[in-house]
Amino acid sequence: MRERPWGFVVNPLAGSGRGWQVWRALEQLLVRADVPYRVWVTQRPGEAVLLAREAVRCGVRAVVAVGGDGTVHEVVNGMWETGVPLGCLPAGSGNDFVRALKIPDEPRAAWSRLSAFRVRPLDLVRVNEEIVVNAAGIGLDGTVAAAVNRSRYKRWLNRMRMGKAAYVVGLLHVLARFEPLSVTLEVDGRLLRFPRTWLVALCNLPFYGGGMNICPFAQGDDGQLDVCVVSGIGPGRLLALFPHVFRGRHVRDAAITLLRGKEIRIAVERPLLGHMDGEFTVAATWMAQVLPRALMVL
Ligand SMILES: Nc1ncnc2c1ncn2[C@@H]1O[C@H](COP(=O)(O)OP(=O)(O)OP(=O)(O)O)[C@@H](O)[C@H]1O
Repeated sequence: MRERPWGFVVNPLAGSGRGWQVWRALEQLLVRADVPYRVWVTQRPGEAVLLAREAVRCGVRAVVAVGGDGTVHEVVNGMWETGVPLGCLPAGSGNDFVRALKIPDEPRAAWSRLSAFRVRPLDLVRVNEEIVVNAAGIGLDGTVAAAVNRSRYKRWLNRMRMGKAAYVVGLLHVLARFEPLSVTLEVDGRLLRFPRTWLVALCNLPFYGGGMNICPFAQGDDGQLDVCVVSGIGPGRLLALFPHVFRGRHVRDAAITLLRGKEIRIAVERPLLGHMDGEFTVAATWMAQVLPRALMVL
């Protein structure tokens, strides 16, 4: 009997067209190796949620997201409750999810890793009504995510294979306009107040924004959510601190508070831009709850 097919959900526009290139390269590999597969290609934003659901209905052995973190986010929201494993072939600008899982960037190497079919459990996080697989953030980082997603420079940088730099450009672009604000956090029932807060990052895995190691100690299977609050400094010190985030060295600074918990509630004084796996959204209250080992990943 022929084995169950692999299911691929492809965002052709991820990484400004890299999604399609990666898929074409992979498809040749699959055909040559006689690997059974089915493919669903997105035609609009948000569609990967439905296509992932459809793939599971068709009985695939795993759903592989071909795209960036936004595609992974949508695919997971479509299939996390089904018990079918998730795979990912990186083709986006940031690719922070695969960075944390140490999946190689090169499609052939990534496929060779996925096709070994070793699965491990990963925690997920419910943030308001959505499922987050990598990280969410509110404040400056949400505003940056929104600016980058709308920008032209993201496309240019992607074309030059410098997609990761888009978030750095985005930060410089947004910093001058962003007003820090008071934030109230409740971490497993413990109430904390932070004046003059730039951002609150909620991390299941350590990286976001194209390689920023914002919560270096986050582990995706520890049943806990790592939180990084940046507060109490001016824009100059924030800029000086920024280069250190790529190596996770920002955590030594007094402006950084690291917290950890299973249930986190954030209230802010005005509705604020935030992001969930790099896709932006607006809210004044954020409820985050860890769903321990809710997803199997390849
Ligand atoms: N066919 C499509 N046309 C337009 N937008 C799409 C289409 N398919 C998916 N999208 C949207 O593209 C957005 C970006 O996708 P994705 O995050 O995978 O790539 P990226 O932004 O290049 O990578 P990263 O998030 O890793 O920086 C998502 O918001 C998704 O909803």
